[in-house]
Amino acid sequence: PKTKVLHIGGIFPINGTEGWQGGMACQPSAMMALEDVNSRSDLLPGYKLKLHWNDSECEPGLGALVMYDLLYKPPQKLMLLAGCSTVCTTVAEAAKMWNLVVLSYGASSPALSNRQRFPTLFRTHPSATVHNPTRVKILQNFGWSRIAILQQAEEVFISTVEDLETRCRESGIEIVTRQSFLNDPSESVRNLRRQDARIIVGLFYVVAARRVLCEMYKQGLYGSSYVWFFIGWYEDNWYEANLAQEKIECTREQMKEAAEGHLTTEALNWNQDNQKTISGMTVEDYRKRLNAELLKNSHDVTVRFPDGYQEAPLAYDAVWAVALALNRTMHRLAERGRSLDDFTYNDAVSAGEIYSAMNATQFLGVSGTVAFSSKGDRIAWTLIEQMIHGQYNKVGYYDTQTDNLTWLAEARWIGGKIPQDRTIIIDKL
Ligand SMILES: CC1(C)CO[C@@H](CC(=O)O)CN1
Repeated sequence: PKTKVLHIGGIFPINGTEGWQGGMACQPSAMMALEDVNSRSDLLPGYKLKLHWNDSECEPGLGALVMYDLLYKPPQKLMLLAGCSTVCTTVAEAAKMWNLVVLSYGASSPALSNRQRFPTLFRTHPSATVHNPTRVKILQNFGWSRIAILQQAEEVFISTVEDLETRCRESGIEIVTRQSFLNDPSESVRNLRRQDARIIVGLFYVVAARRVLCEMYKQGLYGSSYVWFFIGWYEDNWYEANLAQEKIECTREQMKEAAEGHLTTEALNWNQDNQKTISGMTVEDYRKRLNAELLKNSHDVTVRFPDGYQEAPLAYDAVWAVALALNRTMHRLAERGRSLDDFTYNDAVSAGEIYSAMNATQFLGVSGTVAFSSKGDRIAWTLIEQMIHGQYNKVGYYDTQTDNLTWLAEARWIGGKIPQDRTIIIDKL
């Protein structure tokens, strides 16, 4: 029987107004995983896993307070789960003082891929740079070697663009211009026109994306001669939502026309095939359970998804990663005549065992295969879609590890011709 308890801390963004309040779906998802691992007699024999958590509202200051509260109040915690990038940056930087592994289910910032600053951080949420090898692969596939970049001036996009520039340089792809805007993209879009940009990679949050789309329409930077890459994790009808509230001067039809044919890349957070995962559930079994769970918290997903719905599998799998790592550590420590019961915040030996157990993680979860790079980044597949008549069509999957691009459908181009990456000057014969 599981009479003893292992304690972990959890920080979830739930009731804030700024940023990603993904804890709304991720906290219930994590609790489901806790229930599942605690019902397994082959996992953590003799121990129950208990999660002590609180709300960070995606605010780093509040997140730090929650962390100190979790760490200074007994019982001793063995690990921390964290969400937003801003909170995770604070928590992961401090956690090393307590030899604590931090596992983030919701942080996408490329800046977190840094073992000097965050020596004990692992993420089941992929870094935003996971899109870049996919973008390069698509560019090479269509023979585009001259591109432009349009980005919002936000840290996550700045560091993602730096990674994209490096990969483009390595692949012989010229970046003819890189435009950055804070809120109003009109001047940047004008500069794209001046540089005759045709293949444009866009990096911005969804509200800025609507402003860009309307500006593209107004300045005619769309249609058969242009290809836009947008981020794929906006909600499906993002291009026609909130136009009045956000004072977008284009109609739904104009937005839809400007959006026609654009490509998107996104990390796959939900396992794609219907295999049984480590919990015994298929991803569809998991979706049904999650939806029922959220309904209890008065989130009716048939009306709208709560924040974090897309990332909920990442939180579920994060708890499994913790349980599997602690399970492996228990057996390793027993060989050394030690036990997790003796873990204290200055017990570097056990911390080292927990770290190496987490580093060796590899299992099929509801979010797909869970494994980490040497920097603790989630290794993930990406999905490529194309907007056709206002709907996203799945076009392909890309696996960076094997450099394997699987096409599901042909990309479709207005007029049936693949757009060129530059104006072709036909010399007079
Ligand atoms: C795909 C997205 C929305 C990117 O931001 C993450 C939140 C963060 O990085 O702070 C959550 N998932």
